[in-house]
Amino acid sequence: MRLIIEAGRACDLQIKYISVLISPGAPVWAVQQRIDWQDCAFMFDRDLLKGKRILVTGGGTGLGKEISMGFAAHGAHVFICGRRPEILEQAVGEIRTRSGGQADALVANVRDPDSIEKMMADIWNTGPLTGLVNNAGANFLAPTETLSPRGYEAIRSTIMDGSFYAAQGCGKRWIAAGLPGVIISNLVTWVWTGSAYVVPAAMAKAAVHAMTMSLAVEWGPKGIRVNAVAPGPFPTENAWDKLNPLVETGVGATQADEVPLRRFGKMDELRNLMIFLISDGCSYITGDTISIDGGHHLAAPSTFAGLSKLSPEDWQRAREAIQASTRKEKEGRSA
Ligand SMILES: CCCCCCCCCCC/C=C/C(=O)SCCNC(=O)CCNC(=O)[C@H](O)C(C)(C)COP(=O)(O)OP(=O)(O)OC[C@H]1O[C@@H](n2cnc3c(N)ncnc32)[C@H](O)[C@@H]1OP(=O)(O)O
Ligand SMILES: NC(=O)C1=CN([C@@H]2O[C@H](COP(=O)(O)OP(=O)(O)OC[C@H]3O[C@@H](n4cnc5c(N)ncnc54)[C@H](OP(=O)(O)O)[C@@H]3O)[C@@H](O)[C@H]2O)C=CC1
Repeated sequence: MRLIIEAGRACDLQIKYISVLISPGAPVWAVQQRIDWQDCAFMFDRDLLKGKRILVTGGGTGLGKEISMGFAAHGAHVFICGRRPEILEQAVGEIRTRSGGQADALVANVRDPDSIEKMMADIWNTGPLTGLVNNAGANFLAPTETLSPRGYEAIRSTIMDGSFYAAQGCGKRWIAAGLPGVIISNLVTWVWTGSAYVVPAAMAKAAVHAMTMSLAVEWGPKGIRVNAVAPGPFPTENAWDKLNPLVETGVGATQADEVPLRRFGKMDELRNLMIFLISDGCSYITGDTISIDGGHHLAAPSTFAGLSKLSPEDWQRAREAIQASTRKEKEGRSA
């Protein structure tokens, strides 16, 4: 099957069409990925993050890799971590080549506080970080009543414990040295809506949302800003494998037509928000969680959001039906 997809250039609105040859049933994430980095629109000064040293947990794949790419392309030295050395090395090579910037990888398991502490010590041996992105995540669809304690623990510890220990590892070093710092956590809009069938992830992300507000206040006087982003659907291989494994699971959260802007998010759009939040120009924003979801979480099932699919003819029929009801109701009036 030959599928034509559209890749927008944010700055000059030039639209380019890219043909992608895929086999029937090819995953959506595969055709949604940015294909040509050289085409990327830069809305910030290319030196905006010069001198910054930023750790992106889970930066070897998916959104973490794309965010790291954006930081490196704007002058930052990025550090990425994960549990798979080969994946990390490949990612570092790709980031260096595509962005022309600096990148290094460290193997670390964010579920393990000792592993995080060792990673922080190794990085600080070469100089302090200026920023941290808590991006590492774990998730899978499952009815809550079927989850084992180990299944729950795998998700909770990656998201909640990992974000806490990484934030604490940076924060204590910045405070001891009297240095400023920036922390951004990559959450999800479920921090406001919750979500069925991914309860441990929704709970853990909500906990990091609480950490964001709490630490912003506690560490604000020390010059440390703490914010978060809450993306809607940005197709990645892992997220779609875990959250849309079957044709039958292709509902709601992973469907572009459920998004008011009628499409998934683009990596450039997430990168631009992250670059802004981590930059010095964003110095008065702290404690906030900013959604980047095309309005998705506002189109909740408890609203009439689904009606946006009605045609003008449907609306006309609806109007006639409502007016017929009103006429009937009026017949019984005596005043
Ligand atoms: C409606 C609102 C709209 C919102 C719109 C947003 C739409 C998109 C939102 C996306 C949000 C976030 C997405 C993500 O985070 S995607 C990230 C996906 N990536 C990953 O998960 C990477 C890391 N993954 C892992 O490490 C593993 O996948 C895992 C999480 C499973 C943990 O790995 P571990 O090595 O510890 O795993 P084990 O295999 O030993 O399993 C541990 C226990 O978990 C149980 N398990 C595993 N899979 C399942 C399953 N599918 N169902 C039930 N239980 C499962 C496994 O059996 C182990 O338990 P037991 O030993 O007791 O059997
Ligand atoms: N894709 C989407 O639509 C959305 C994603 N998000 C969030 O964005 C983040 C990235 O998701 P996405 O890119 O889609 O998925 P990925 O699975 O590609 O990214 C998860 C990354 O986290 C790393 N990771 C997982 N567990 C650990 C661990 N114990 N220690 C260190 N690193 C770990 C993984 O590497 P490894 O397994 O090698 O350790 C992987 O690189 C997640 O936090 C997710 O919740 C939020 C909203 C929407």
